Amino acid sequence: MFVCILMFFALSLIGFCFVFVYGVKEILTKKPTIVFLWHRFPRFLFFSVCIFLSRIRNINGHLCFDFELHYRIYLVQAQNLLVFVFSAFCCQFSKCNRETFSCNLCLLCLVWLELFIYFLDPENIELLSSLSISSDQGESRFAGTDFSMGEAPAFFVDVLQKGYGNGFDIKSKGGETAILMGNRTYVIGGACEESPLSIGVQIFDQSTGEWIYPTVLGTKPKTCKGLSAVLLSEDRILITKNGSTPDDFAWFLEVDTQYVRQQKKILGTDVVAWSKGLRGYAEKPIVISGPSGVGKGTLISMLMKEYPSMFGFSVSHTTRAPRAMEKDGVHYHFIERSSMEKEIEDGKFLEFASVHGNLYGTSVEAVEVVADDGKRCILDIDVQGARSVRASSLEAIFIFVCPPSMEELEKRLRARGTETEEQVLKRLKNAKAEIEQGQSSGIFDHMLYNDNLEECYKSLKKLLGLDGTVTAPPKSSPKVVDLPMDHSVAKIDHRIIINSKTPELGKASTNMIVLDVSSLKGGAPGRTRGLDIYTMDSFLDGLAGINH
Ligand SMILES: Nc1ncnc2c1ncn2[C@@H]1O[C@H](COP(=O)(O)OP(=O)(O)OP(=O)(O)O)[C@@H](O)[C@H]1O
Ligand SMILES: Nc1nc2c(ncn2[C@@H]2O[C@H](COP(=O)(O)O)[C@@H](O)[C@H]2O)c(=O)[nH]1
Repeated sequence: MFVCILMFFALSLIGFCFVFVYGVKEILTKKPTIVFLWHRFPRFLFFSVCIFLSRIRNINGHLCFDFELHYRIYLVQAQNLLVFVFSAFCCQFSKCNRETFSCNLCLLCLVWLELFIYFLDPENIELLSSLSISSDQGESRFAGTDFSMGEAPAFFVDVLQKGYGNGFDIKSKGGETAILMGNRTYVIGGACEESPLSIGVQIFDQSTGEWIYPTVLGTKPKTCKGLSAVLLSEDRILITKNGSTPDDFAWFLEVDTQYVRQQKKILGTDVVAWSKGLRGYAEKPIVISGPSGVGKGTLISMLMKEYPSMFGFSVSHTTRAPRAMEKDGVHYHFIERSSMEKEIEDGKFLEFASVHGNLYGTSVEAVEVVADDGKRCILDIDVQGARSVRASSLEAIFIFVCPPSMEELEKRLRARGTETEEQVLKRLKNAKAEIEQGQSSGIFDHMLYNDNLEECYKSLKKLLGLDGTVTAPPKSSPKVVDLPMDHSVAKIDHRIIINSKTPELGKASTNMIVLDVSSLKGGAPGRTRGLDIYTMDSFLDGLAGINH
């Protein structure tokens, strides 16, 4: 674009020099004629009327002429004004055919003037930078745009087809891909500014012509060989990473889910959230609440000891001091209040609360780490925290543990010997309110009475369905998903079919991968569970069972 402008300037300059020399020669050698003035004057008048009209606004307050025409009329009028003045000057002071000369000269002057005026307005510079982005009835084409204004990196996307919901959708040339949703184009790929090893996200708002750099929540996927994007629904985009293992292959970029909308309100910025797609039947996280000393930690330890590969503990952050046996990063992430407040502000927490005078919170990462390990996450949090999680989009099972009596609770708390007398009294006082809320708030799906520990543990296992049910073995899945640059991605019902060759019915095609998104659960904050990824031999196989 800028090379073109430079060439244009250079050619204009050469032309201008040529006409100037020619014109001077004309002035010196030819005779003047007054007819020229009468010939030009009506045109001048006509454009003056146009300018007047362009200032008139319609009922909605918009100019009657659109922006482009409005500008053009000014410029043409300026051209005519120049021609007029210059011709008058020539008539007065020289003896030549001024029309040819002044016309040419002024036309060139005008081109210069036009560009000058045009670039005086910074909006036009931006407009120019996005000239190669055009939008036509939902179709958008990005073609090697060089964002020389330092606003955004170059990116390449071949085809962003109409109605992303179906058909062969997106091709990504290497590191970046884009997807259009309403007025916004989500450009996904390239390196993220604050963490260069992760995939970045930017939004181009076509209505304002501006780039938006959203707050990106959740663990970001690492950069990869190439990626494709498919619009799954109104609120999330499926990103598939080429050259990665199936466990890291599918990611969801949430752009308008309940969680994203909540975070937008809290943070007051544009927000998107990453959620990794997890394969197979993954159970909902478990939230366990109850007053301090009731035995939550004891029950959780028993569960994790008996089923070490099934459950993982969400390690909370807290501003309280560590107890003698507590290890940082194992029991809690012990953190300064100011740092925790900063992290809360940055949107890193799924929930947080002030409990017994200290801050406690579950980071999004704490939940994701457990899910990444293929385990079911257990959260030990207070009632306020449980309420926040309930209001979030994290689907979980909520269990409240009640003590047999306040006396027994006090006995257990004192017997534990971890709190000062002042702390014990504070915790007991808070326990009353917590028990009331736990029993009446409607937050909890299940109540457990921890009188006899063994009995209570049995009840916990029962409600978690730990009765030996075995999940179905997975279908054959690729070890590493490696696709050529020009692979195609199609969405048919709830399946995404990724094919390395142009699909032709009846012809066998290789390296076809199917992502079944029919039973997705969860999402940001946390992982998106229930994804199925498997390989197929032919396109016909892919269609089998899809026709409903
Ligand atoms: N059913 C029970 N009968 C008797 N003692 C119990 C029972 N359950 C737990 N305890 C004991 O009560 C004490 C408090 O238990 P635990 O630390 O698990 O409570 P908690 O709910 O996790 O407390 P906090 O919320 O303060 O972390 C421990 O010493 C534990 O051994
Ligand atoms: N809202 C949250 N509450 C939490 C979290 N981690 C623990 N807790 C609750 O705090 C009290 C006190 O715990 P203690 O370890 O100091 O005895 C207890 O009721 C926990 O359930 C959290 O991340 N968020």
